[in-house]
This record gives sequence, C-alpha cells and structure tokens, in this order.
Amino acid sequence: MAASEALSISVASVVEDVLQKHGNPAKGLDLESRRAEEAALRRYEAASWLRKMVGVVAAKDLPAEPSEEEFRLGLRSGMILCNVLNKVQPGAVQKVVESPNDPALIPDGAALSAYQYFENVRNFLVAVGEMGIPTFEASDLEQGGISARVVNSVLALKSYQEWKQTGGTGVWKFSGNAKPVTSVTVKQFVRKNSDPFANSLSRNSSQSEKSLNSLCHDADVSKMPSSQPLSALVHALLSDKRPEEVPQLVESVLSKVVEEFEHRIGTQNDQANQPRQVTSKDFSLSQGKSFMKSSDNSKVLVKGITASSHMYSLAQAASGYHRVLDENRRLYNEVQDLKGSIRVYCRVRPFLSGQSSQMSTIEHFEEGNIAIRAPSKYGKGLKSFSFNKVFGPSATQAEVFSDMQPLIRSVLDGYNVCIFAYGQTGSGKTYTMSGPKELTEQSQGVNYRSLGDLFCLAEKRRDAFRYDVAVQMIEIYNEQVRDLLNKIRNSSQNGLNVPEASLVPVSSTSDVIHLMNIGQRNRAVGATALNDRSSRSHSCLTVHVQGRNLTNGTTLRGCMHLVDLAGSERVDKSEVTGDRLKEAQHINKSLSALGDVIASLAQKSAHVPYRNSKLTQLLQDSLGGQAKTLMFVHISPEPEAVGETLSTLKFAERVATVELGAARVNKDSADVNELKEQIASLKAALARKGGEPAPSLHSGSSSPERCRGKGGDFSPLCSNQNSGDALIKSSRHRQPMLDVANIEANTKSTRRQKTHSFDLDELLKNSPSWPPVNSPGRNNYGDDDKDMDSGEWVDKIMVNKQDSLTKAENPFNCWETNNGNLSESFFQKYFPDGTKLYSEQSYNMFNGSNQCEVTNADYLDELDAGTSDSSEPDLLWQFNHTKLPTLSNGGSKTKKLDAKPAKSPDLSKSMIPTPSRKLPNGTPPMRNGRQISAEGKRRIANRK
Ligand SMILES: Nc1ncnc2c1ncn2[C@@H]1O[C@H](COP(=O)(O)OP(=O)(O)OP(=O)(O)O)[C@@H](O)[C@H]1O
Repeated sequence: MAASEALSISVASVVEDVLQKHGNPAKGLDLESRRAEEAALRRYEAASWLRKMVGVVAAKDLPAEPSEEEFRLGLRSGMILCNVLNKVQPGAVQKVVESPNDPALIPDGAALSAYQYFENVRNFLVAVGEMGIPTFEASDLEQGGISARVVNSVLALKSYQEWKQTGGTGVWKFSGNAKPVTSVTVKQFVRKNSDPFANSLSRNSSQSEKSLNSLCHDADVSKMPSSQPLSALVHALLSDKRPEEVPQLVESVLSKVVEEFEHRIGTQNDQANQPRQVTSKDFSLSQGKSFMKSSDNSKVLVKGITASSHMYSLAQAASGYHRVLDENRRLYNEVQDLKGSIRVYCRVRPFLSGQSSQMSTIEHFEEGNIAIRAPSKYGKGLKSFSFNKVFGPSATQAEVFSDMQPLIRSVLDGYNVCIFAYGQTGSGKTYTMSGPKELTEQSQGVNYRSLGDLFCLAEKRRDAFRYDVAVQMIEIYNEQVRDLLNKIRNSSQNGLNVPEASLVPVSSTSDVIHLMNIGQRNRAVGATALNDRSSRSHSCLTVHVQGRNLTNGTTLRGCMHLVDLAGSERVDKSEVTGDRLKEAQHINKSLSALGDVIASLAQKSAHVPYRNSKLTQLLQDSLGGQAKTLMFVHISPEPEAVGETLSTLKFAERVATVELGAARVNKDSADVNELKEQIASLKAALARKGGEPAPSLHSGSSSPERCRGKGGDFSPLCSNQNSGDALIKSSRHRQPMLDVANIEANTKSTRRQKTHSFDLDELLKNSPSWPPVNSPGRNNYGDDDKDMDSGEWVDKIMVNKQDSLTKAENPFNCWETNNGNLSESFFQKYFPDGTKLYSEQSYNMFNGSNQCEVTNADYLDELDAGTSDSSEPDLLWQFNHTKLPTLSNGGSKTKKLDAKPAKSPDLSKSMIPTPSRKLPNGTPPMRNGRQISAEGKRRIANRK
C-alpha cells in the first residue's frame, strides 16, 4: 500500500492555521483538538456514506455520527464493508458471511464470530487492495486498533465510486482525502476554472495580493468551516502591510503552508506505520490525475477529498508560481542585461472622465503583449506588440513603480540609470513620471517614489554605507537647456536673469518633493487642444548618489536620470502657428533625432548622431553608454489616437531591440580615493603658490579657482527653508541658459577662459556632470565589479561603448574628468566627514558657469594620469561630453562587438511621431516664450 494512499489532510485547515499563526503567532490554534475534530468529521463522512450505500436497515449498527468505538464495532463483522464493496464493484467479494448473530452484540474476542467476520474483513481487504484502494489491518477493527486507517480506506472507496460515477476509466489512483461533508458543515469547493494554474500563471507577478485573494476565492473560503473565514484572516494579515511587502508575505505564508502540510503528512505516515514521507510532488501528481478525470472542464463541484487536494495543489502552484515567475523574469532580465537591451514598459492611459463611452483601441493586453485594433487606414486588423511589460489602464502607480524598483537599488550600487517616458501628448507621461495634478501619496509617480525608495534603501544600508544624494532638474525647451532648480538672480546691469545653482543636495524625500514642485512649476507648459497641461519641453530630474563603504572605504557613485519627454504628435494633426509651431518643431526635431540615434544603435552603426539635438546629447550615455535604461512608452486608448498609438508602439518596439552594452558599476577603491585626495591637496598647494585662493577640500571654497560661479547669496534648500522660498520665488523668472552664458562670458575676461555659447554642452561643462560617463580608466575596476549586487540588473561585459576622449584629446583640461557623476569635490564640499556643509562659497561652486579656469593644470594632469588615469579628483565639475567631438567625427573610438548592421527598418522619421501642437489660435504665449525666443535668436546669431 502506497503511503500516500493512506493520507488524509485538509489543506483548508492547514492554510487557516498558518494564516492564524502568521497574524498572531501567540494565538496558534490547538492543533490537537483541530485534528481530533477533523478525524471525527471524516469518520462521520465515512459512516454516512456506508449507511447510504447499504441502507439504514442493513447499517442499523452503524450510527451516522459514530464514535471511534461505534465505528469499529459497526464494521467489525465486515458485512457492511463487503456489501458496500459489492455495490461499488459487483462481485468483488464472492461470498459475504452473514452472521447469525447481531455483530454489535458479539463481545470482543469471541472466537467463532471473530472467525466469521474475519473472513469478511479479509475478503474485503484483499478485494480493495487489488483495486488499489488503501487497506488497513484487520486488527484495526479490534479494540486498540487504528480506526483512522479504516476511515481512510472507506473514504478511498467512496472516492473510487465517485470516480466511476463520473465515467472514470483506466487505473484509478487514490488522491488523498479531505474534510468530510456533513449535514452540519457542508463544504463545497467550487472550482471556478478547470485550470487554475494556467489562470494564475497569466497573472501579473506584481499582483501578489490578488494572487493570495484568488487563492482564497478559488477555495470558496466563505464556506470553510473555520472559526475565522480565511478572507478575514487574509485581510487581517495584509491590512497593515505595504504593497511591496505583500509578495514576500505571500511567499512566506505559502511556504509555511507547504511545510505544515508536509509535517502533517509525515505525522500521518508515522501513525499509519508507513514511514515513507509523501512529497508534495506525489500528492499533486495524484491529485492532478484524479481531478482531470472528474472534471467536466467548466464547473466542477469538488467535495471532500478532491477539494482538499486541490487546495493543496493550489497553494503549491501559487507558491511555485511566484518563484517560477520571479525566476523567469530574473533570467529574462539577465539575458536582456547581458545584451544591454533597453527595457521597454508600455502603459495604457485610461479613458479620462467624460470619455468613458468610447471604444478602446486596445483589443487586449497581458504581461508583455498588447494588441491594437487598427482601422483600415492603418491596415485593418489586430496589431500586436511585445514589450518587457504592459500596464493596462487600471495599473496603479505603485504597480508601475514596483516593476522598476530594482533600478533604484542599482543606483545605490553604483550604476547609472535612465528612465524616460515617451508618448503622444496627453498619453500619461507626466502622470507616470510625476503623477496627476492633485498629487496624493498613492498617485505619486516614479520620480517621487524613486527618491523615496532611494532614501529608504540608503537608510537600511546605513550600517554599511554612507550615502549622499543631490538632485538636479533641467528642461530642454526649444533646444535650449534650462535649469529648473536654478536660483535666479536678476542682474541689475542688464536686466537678464542669471542662474545661480543647479544641483541641490537633499537628505529626505520631502526635500525632493519640495524641489520637484519647484521644478515642475518651472516647466514650460502651455495649453493645447489635446492636453491643457501639456508640457512643451523635455524635463529631466537627475539624482546623483555617492556611497562610501564604511568597511573598506570604496566609493560608489550612481546617477539616475528621470526624463519626461515632451509629447510626440504628428505635424499633420497640428494646427499650430507662431511660438507654438516653433515649439512643436523643436520637439519634433529632438524626437526625430532620438529616432535617428535609436536607429543607429539598433543597426550598430559606427556613427551615432547624438549631437543632432540637445535631447540626444542629454541621453547619450543612457542610450549608448553603460547605463541601465528603461523606457516607459505611453499610449492613449481613444480611436482617434490610433495612428499615434501605432507609430508610438512601433518606435518603442524598435527601442527594445537596441543593445546598449553592459552597465557598469562606478566604484573607486579606498586607495583611489586616497590618491585623489592627495592630488587635490597638491592642486590646492599649487593654486596657493600661484597666488590664487587655495581650494579647500572640505570648506567648499574652491570653485572659483576653476569653474567660476556667480556670487550667489543663498543656501541650499535642504539646509535653509528661507532660501528655498527664495528659490521658488526667483525661479519663476526663468532664463534660457544661452543668455546666461554670454553674460557670464562677458563679465569675466581676465583669466584664461573658454567662452562658449550656453548650450547643453556648456551647461554640462560647468555643472555637475550629465548622463554619467565613465572614462575608460575609471572603469577599469576589473573583478571588483563582480562584487556588486545590483538587484535584477546584472553586471555585464561592456559592448558598443563609446570611448570618452582621452585627457590628451580633451581640449579643456578643466573638463578632463569623466567619471560622469557628481564630482568628488561636490561630495567633499557638501558632505565632508559626513556633515552636510553648504557654505555660500560651496554653493557657488554648483552654480552654472560657462567658464572654466585652467590653471597650472599640466602638471596636475601628469599626476592624474599616473594615478587614477582619468578621474579628476576634485575641484572641477566633471564634464562628460568631452567625447562628443569624437562622436560627431564619426565615432572613431566606438567599440563594436558586432559592426554588422542589424536588420532594422528606418524607424527614425517614419516611426517617431512628429511632434506638433494642436493649439487653438490665440493661445497666450508661455511666460518667457517670446523673450526667450528673441534672445535665443540673438545668441544664435552671435554665435554665428
Ligand atoms: N494612468 C492614468 N490614470 C489616470 N489618469 C491618467 C493616467 N495617465 C494620464 N492620466 C491623465 O491624463 C491626462 C494627461 O496626462 P499627462 O499630462 O500625464 O500626459 P502627458 O503625456 O505628460 O502629456 P504631454 O506630453 O502633453 O505633457 C492628465 O489629466 C492625467 O492626470
């Protein structure tokens, strides 16, 4: 007799017990009493069935709800057993010995009668044994015998009969027993779907809570005989949990269920003197067969035995489902990361209020696939697209964020990350990145959540790392880069606004929220027919993180760009004129340039035209470098948007094919840090010798030596609330950086200067670096990288990486450092020895300036080359666009693993929806629009 055949476990009670223990371990159920109750219920079920089979007259000696003793005595003669067996399987027992006496009156041990009913019992056991039904020992019907084994055997026979009744053919296999059905506690388990596992497997992995609920619903928990319904237990358990805690919790509960189940099975095995431990595999396999035989594929009422085993299998499947899904995703992501692919998540915006009667063009979506119903104009039929993930209209902000959460960890692990939102105007880009206008905690977008998570994680790692964080917000408006967090000072001389600061240290989520509100207000927005809050610019929030390993002194620098692109829109839909047309053309141009870059990358072209727009320069290192890049592509569900939707999805699908190469960790060993400090000291000494104010590593007073800042008179937001207010106030007067640059250039002429027009490059040269670049030298970390744990995104071999210019090629030695992240000096000045120091001088250091002082740097260059070979130790803002000339010259330094052009349709112009704005005539110009435009033209003319 197989061990599994004698087992009898109720999964429902196991789940309930585990949930109760989870909710309040102190209130664990009295398992013993529960088990006794369970055994009694099973006995009643067996007795009831036997009575039903032979009729109450023949079964008069067997009460409907017998005690153990009554059960044993009632069956002791073997007559009921044999007669029932013959009904189930006619002729199974050839001759049933009828006792002349009332068997119930036969005293235990009476020899003659014992022989008579021994015959019956033996015949019964032989017959059921041949049928594959669990048997018991004849002595189990004697005093002291194990009546539970008799119960098991009877219930197995019952199960066999049910199987036969439902048309079972072939070899019957016992599938375990369940709680009995009695008149008192009717338990019917409704199977909602004949294949619940397939059903659950199609669910979103981030919806663990749903999975748990569905687990309970599938079991029809409301009908379970429990002191507390399972649903109540589930809710009690989950009520105080954060969504991100749910998956682990579910996993933990399910593994405990499995554990407990196996424990109980083991206990039963012991009781049954059958030491073989039944594995969950045995159990679910046998269950599976049994179920398939008894299922009618649509709706099956599964009672008793089957329900129990179904529950178990369901619990198992749900548990396994999460593990398998996680594993699949991890492996898939690893493959993607090894290829350096850009991840693409698609999000469908819901219909907005007042639109609900419309038909959605989204035919269906699940996991990574989406199908759009296209009208004949676009080639009638369903168009399917595949992405890493598709979020439907009802996806919450939390769900969307949870899928990209590992990236946050990556930033803290020293990786560069870029997340950007792409899509038609009004499709929900800003909603995803920031949230709706009326922001609540639930509706906060990726930006807020990322920063919140970042601080949270940093706090958790407090014992091992000390992290310093600073943020920067810019926008690209009409091909001009603007600093959204800039403290603006009105220049009394010429009336032009001057940016004062662009990088602000933050120490908490509220600092960030405050800053982002400022930045958001400063975005160029204007009314359009499609979206009255339509942004007219690309915005980018950059988060710089530096972490010092408190144990070994290594430093990690991560950087994250969160980019909300301006809306894409076809020109032919546009009716815009004037300034709006100009804006649209700029947006169009930059998105087309983005398409060109993507196309070149997809084809692995030698030359990637990054320089064609500010946007592509901004994203250069995220698109072609070592960053982990995620694109959220947004689509609207309205039929009139279907053209945009299709072209957006086509573009996005191409983006997904781009292989960027390996993301790399930015890590400096303690030795490197030490050397950098030495170099910084030497530089300071040299500067002093040259009669200039000595730069100080820790005083924050060094910036004037190299990158001249403006004489700002305010403190950072996080350290001075008043200054924050001032920042808000003054930042309303935005000024194109172009203008600022020239003012700067004109007011400073005594030192060696490099005066440029103030485009993105200029800004970046003098600001904390833009999309981080790791110079070749800096990235020679060798095996160190392997130590880094970056969550789902794995370290990779770098491919297709653009080399930065070497120092020698760098025309501006104040830009020579290419570590691509917040400079050492920044952290040394802002966070010396763990203290946030933000002096007026140090703050000035961050002020955008287009001038780089070059002082006695040749000697220092030698030093640098001999040490960290690429990393400017401090004092200078690290400019990471020094490689741009290389790129524009045809990318001669580009390393390609595979230079063979991939099959890649031209996705640039044809696929990028040409942005334009449908603006009602007479729309008021944006606040600075005209002035910027005029000034911009003047500056551009000057440059020429
Ligand atoms: N997932 C969503 N759930 C609910 N409302 C949404 C969602 N996505 C977008 N919306 C709403 O749709 C409108 C347009 O969204 P949003 O402003 O984010 O679009 P956008 O793509 O950023 O537009 P633009 O390119 O013009 O800036 C807003 O009112 C926003 O609140």
